[in-house]
Amino acid sequence: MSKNNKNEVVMSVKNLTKIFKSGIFNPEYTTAVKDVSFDIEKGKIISLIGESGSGKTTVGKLILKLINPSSGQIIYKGQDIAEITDKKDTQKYYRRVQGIFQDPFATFNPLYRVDRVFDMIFDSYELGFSDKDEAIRKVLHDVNLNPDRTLGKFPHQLSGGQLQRLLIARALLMDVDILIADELISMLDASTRIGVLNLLVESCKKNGMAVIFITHDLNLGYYISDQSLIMYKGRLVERGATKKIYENSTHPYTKMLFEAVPEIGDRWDPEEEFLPEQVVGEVKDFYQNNQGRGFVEVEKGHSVLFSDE
Ligand SMILES: Nc1ncnc2c1ncn2[C@@H]1O[C@H](COP(=O)(O)OP(=O)(O)OP(=O)(O)O)[C@@H](O)[C@H]1O
Repeated sequence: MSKNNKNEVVMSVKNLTKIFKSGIFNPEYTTAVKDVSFDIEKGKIISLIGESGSGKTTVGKLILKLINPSSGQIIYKGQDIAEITDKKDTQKYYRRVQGIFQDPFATFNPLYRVDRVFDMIFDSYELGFSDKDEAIRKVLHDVNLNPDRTLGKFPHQLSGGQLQRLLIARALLMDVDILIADELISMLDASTRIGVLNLLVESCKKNGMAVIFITHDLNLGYYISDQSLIMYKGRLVERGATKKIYENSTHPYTKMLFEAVPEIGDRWDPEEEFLPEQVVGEVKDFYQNNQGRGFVEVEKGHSVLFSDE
């Protein structure tokens, strides 16, 4: 039977806010994420889309418990993950919720061969494979890596894309519930890219893994995801089924994102160059004209932030 039960929520993010404080004597506060809510469903891919600094990575880090929220909750299997504090329970959480970040080199210890990634998970968890080596070789094949040319290598002997695929292999082997993929394929060349994306989609459908795909590339978001979350200045401004958002974008920031995507054959015209200040003004007017409306469902499965008070 397929593990991909329809609309089964595996995690709920509720009113999540993160305010960073930097400096001691003259502290500065940055609201990186403000009042963000969404559900993660089993076997679905959610794209988290927004410009640099909009808060996407911070959401990923909060889900991965790398930082603590200022307020709000992340509910996984009925429990607020803030309550997971002891080492054993934290390890159990990371058995099922994992992240792959933009720079895979940072994840690997340069002094150890990459095999150690697999040794560590087999040492730490009961994965239920009778033949460990066979399981590793199979999963490496699945991510298009030649086991004989990969295992035994040090991280610097592999490319960024190969290391990212190793991390995907690890997630597949562990049968994770949620994978946070932050700018996952930015290090891959065009020909590998599509393969990795397809692999992610397949794994979601086959194994019921949910993926949060963090990107600032609208086209990638459209290609890969079932749901899209559009972030602007720490706020979730549009949320819903990807197709609906793409066909009926409503928030001025989302509309701008679509206009900013160059089409094949377009020539650069400095007169039409996108001015961020213009969007800031448009968003301000939009909120002012819609005061008091807040976050509204405009059609089934598609919601928009009309005012940010
Ligand atoms: N540890 C930190 N201390 C202070 N401010 C931070 C910290 N981490 C992030 N920020 C700030 O929070 C905001 C959101 O950052 P975040 O990294 O989540 O954005 P992003 O959308 O992922 O951007 P990018 O696409 O460039 O990775 C930014 O203004 C950033 O400067």
